[in-house]
Amino acid sequence: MSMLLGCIADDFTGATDLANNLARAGMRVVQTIGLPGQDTAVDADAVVVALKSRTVEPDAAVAQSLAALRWLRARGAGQIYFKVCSTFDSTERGNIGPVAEALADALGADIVPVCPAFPENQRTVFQGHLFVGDLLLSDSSMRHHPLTPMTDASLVRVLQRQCRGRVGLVDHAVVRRGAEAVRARMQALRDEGVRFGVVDAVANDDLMTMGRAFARLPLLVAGSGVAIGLPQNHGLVPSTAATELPRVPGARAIVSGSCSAASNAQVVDFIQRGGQAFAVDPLRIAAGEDVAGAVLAWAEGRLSAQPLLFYATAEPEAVRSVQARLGVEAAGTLVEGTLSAIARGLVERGVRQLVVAGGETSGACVQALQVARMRVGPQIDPGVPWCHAPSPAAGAQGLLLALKSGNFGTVDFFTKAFGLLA
Ligand SMILES: Nc1ncnc2c1ncn2[C@@H]1O[C@H](COP(=O)(O)OP(=O)(O)OP(=O)(O)O)[C@@H](O)[C@H]1O
Ligand SMILES: O=C(O)[C@@H](O)C(=O)CO
Repeated sequence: MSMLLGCIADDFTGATDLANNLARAGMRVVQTIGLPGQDTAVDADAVVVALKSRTVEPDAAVAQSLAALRWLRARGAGQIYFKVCSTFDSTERGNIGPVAEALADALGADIVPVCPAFPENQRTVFQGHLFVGDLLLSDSSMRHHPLTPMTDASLVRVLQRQCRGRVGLVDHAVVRRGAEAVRARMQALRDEGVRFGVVDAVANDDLMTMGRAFARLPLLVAGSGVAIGLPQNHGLVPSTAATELPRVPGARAIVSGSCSAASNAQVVDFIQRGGQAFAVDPLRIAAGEDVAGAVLAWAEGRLSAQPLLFYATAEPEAVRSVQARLGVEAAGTLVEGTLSAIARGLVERGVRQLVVAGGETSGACVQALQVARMRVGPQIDPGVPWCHAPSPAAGAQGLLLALKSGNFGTVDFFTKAFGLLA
């Protein structure tokens, strides 16, 4: 059977978020970490290729995404889904616009819907403006993001700054009238010479409408929300069949490099509940200290079923001060390098159930663990499932991994996640 949907995700937590929504809506999903080898065969309704392209140079993001597109099309992918962040994380230069435009060119797509809405996680789009809960994106904690601060809530404006093609709007009044009205509006935009249509969505019903409306379009640019409306086009229905994972006994740990508001609160909650934690200081890494070595020495003898937390997570002011001293990119790279060395060292010392918080951080950790593919299991919170992954560091049984997007999860996430495996 050929692949119904080929997905390209711009970060690793985003990829598991999408795989989770597709699996729950009834698709058999495989998630690959990076581009799989040319001879890799897959038997799935959807394949999600997880890239780490959100914050690299636009040219590199385009090249990686086009390579993923070629791989997916060579395996018969009927429709392409470019998964972006539900908070539209990007800079003035991209990478959402340049990648979307390159994919549209390659696919000959003349009108492309764009919708990051994920109402289950309080991300909604109205009149083309993105809301996080009851706040405009630009008033939310996303304005302080260390790598992609989001200071404009108008997605039409944000995307237009990143694209050559014109960007228009399919507003909620149209979406409410149903799939036929959405199709007609997209057609009208196309006739006006618009290439990208930002589509409003405030509830799951709107996403189901979009799913029907976009059944025949070659390319969608979306958060994970739109995915819930696509399996219905193939006669698939919601299912929990895909969520059984093998039991993998072993020690437990959490590695958090996310500085998002939710992760900050989750770190505080974990420590307040009496969890043991080690704070990683970026300035000590920059001074050349072997911070990963010190952390792993501390962990030795403490690893058990009681999870240990290792975090660089810090409040916006502390992050800004580190970035002012080290530079934004250098700070990110240093911290990611150390946290990923810690993750690998932990697994080599017996950790088999690992939560990683933060998209970039997850990308770095999963690469250090040489994970090539993951199987999606039960959902912990919307957008965050447990997954099973083979890794040379983990031996024959592999390990259980939960990759948490920065702002996802309830405040007790780090405790709750392991409760689900008990
Ligand atoms: N204390 C710190 N000071 C400066 N930079 C930090 C600090 N802690 C973490 N970082 C860096 O901040 C970035 C956080 O990005 P990451 O994608 O991991 O989290 P996030 O943005 O909250 O998650 P998501 O992308 O899933 O929303 C990483 O590059 C990380 O290395
Ligand atoms: O869409 C989201 O918010 C997440 O899947 C994500 O991409 C965060 O990095």
